[in-house]
Amino acid sequence: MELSNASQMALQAKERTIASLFTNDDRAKSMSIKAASLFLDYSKQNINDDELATLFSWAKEQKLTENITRMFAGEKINNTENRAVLHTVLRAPNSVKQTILKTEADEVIETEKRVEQIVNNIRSGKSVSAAGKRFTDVLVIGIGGSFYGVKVALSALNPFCSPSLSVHVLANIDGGAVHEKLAKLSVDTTLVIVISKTFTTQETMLNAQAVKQWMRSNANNELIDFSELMQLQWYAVSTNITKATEFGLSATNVLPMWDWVGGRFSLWSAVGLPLALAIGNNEFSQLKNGAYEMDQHFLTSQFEQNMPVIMALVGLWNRNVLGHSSLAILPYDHGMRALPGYLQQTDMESNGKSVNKQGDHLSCATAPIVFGQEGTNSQHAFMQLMHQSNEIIPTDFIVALQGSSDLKEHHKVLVANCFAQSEALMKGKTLLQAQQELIEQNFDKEDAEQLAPHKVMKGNTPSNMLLLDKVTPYSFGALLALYEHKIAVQGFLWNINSFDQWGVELGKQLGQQILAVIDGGEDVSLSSSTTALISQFKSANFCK
Ligand SMILES: O=P(O)(O)OC[C@H]1O[C@H](O)[C@H](O)[C@@H](O)[C@@H]1O
Repeated sequence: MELSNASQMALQAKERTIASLFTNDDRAKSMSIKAASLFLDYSKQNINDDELATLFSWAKEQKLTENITRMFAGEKINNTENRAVLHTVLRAPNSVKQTILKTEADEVIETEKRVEQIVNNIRSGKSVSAAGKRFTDVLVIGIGGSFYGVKVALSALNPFCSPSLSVHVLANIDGGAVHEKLAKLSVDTTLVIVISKTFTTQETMLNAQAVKQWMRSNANNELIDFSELMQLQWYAVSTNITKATEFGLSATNVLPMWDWVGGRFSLWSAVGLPLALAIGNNEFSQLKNGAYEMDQHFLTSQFEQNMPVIMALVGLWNRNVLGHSSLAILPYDHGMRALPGYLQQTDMESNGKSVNKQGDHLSCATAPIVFGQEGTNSQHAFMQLMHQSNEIIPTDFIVALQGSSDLKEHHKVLVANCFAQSEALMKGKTLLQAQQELIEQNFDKEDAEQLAPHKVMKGNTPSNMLLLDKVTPYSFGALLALYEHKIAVQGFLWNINSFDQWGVELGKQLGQQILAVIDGGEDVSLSSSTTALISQFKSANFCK
């Protein structure tokens, strides 16, 4: 990021307090914005109007509008994989699909209809298992982008999920996870959906094999033909029909994916099938409608009134001008507890890069370290560091005005805590205030002076406050699209490719190499540390 006067602006910003920027009541009003049922207050950021204006004009100079337009139009902006980035088209009306995708639109529309039909058939009991029973459970197998979207939406939209069809997600390659899931399930009432764009991902394939084996061993083999069971009880979402059919899936049960939909942006495709099964077709459409409205807001609004652009620029300001390396995501919402994990992938896998699109080394920092947890749990854990360490950690607070349960008192306390934390992070507590407080609590002057430094809170921590009226499929769809676009804008401005993820490859490759050594091979290229660890593992497992 090359802002000509960045260091001077940083100096100025670091010398002031955020609270001092509130010179009149207008700040909260002018630094807040509504879009697609969401409300963003960014007035507690350490930025003033002039600095924001500088960022807006800088973004214009960097051809941000052109980049956004190119993405929506389907240009191959993922240059290292020569792919378009068109998850937005999946939530657009059919006429837009036809304009952008041309002949491919037919397959996309047809797939949407297939999803709806499967959802209707399963939820109505028209489609039953090989044992003739109604499905009570869906087991989803997938990882990374083929997991986080489904997981976060299932949890956030839990009040909308059918009580008679439970959806479970299996991602990690850990026998413990497999046993934990399968212990709750019965072969006769479980539908399986394997989600894997490539259908080669090691974790997903091994988990799918284990589940298939479990079904084979536990089905009533005298009465049930296993290939019929696969036909009735297994679906997949993948670009790789060949691999899926080799695995044993019927080709008609493999719903397509397209190379122009990145895994971490794929919830809007047939990858959303498990979610649609849980919440129903109408609610799944609402999720897409909310995202579409955010897309339209993003595409058509001036930068000064554009929620994703504002969030992106404020994020760049924090990261590159003020030098803050992290971003805390704090949803004050039990349903949204999976959001920090989801955004870790969306943000860090997209923008965790250090070369630009041309392959030249970048001199500036890119994606922040994203972490978080649901409030108020985070207040009783890492927020101590946010209040009193030397680290300044910009924060996104997310909360719904109306709670999803009937426990109104709980919601009042939850919201009060959320607002209180944003205020406390901004204002902090000075030494003088701490001393004063202690004296008011009847400490004598000397004790008050000794204790006071321990009670100082640095304050000046910038935060966004994102409000949803209520967590609904519509507002949650808008929220996910908001973050998708914020991250894309940051990638455009850093001139990086946010849509590839080569960084995961080396670990996968070495994983295969190490597996070969565990299985008896030799590899002199491994470090002595790793070689010794492998020996330890082998003696614990194979030398008893
Ligand atoms: O959908 P799959 O092909 O199984 O890939 C699953 C995941 O694999 C890797 O971890 C990639 O980094 C992710 O972006 C991808 O979503």
